[in-house]
Amino acid sequence: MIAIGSDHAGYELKEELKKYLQEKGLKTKDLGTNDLSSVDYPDFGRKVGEAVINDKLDFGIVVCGTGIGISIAANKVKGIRAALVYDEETASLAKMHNNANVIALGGRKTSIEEAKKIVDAYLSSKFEERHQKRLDKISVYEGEHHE
Ligand SMILES: O=C(CO)[C@H](O)[C@H](O)[C@H](O)COP(=O)(O)O
Repeated sequence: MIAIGSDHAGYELKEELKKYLQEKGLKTKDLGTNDLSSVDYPDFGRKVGEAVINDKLDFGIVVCGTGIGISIAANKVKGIRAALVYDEETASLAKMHNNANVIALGGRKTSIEEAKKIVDAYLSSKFEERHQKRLDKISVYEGEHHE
């Protein structure tokens, strides 16, 4: 299952991506927002991050205006590696090198057609184990600063 969330600036793209994922036969858990009224992206970045970790979901997708703020917010959840992705290459590398468990997109920067290609690139990519030692360093550091 895929957790998906956005603020108002990412709402329309979130809805389109939710439909796209469902058409591909993938299950989604929509954590809001649920309309275009102004909300705060940290709330939704956190909700998606916590769902991925606590509910052991496959991964998360977060969308705000640029993808920047909501990726920062999601990364504050221990265990989350949220990557702002803006084309197919960054989406693939986010998985291959960073084992990103959340991808962030910009609703005001990325078209739905491009976003679909980005999600497909992420879905079709595989983590390269040789990078694990680097992720372990992040985990250690994260643990030090969350005690
Ligand atoms: O784009 C953003 C900065 O990271 C955020 O994602 C928000 O979507 C944006 O700040 C919302 O801006 P608004 O002017 O309040 O619509």
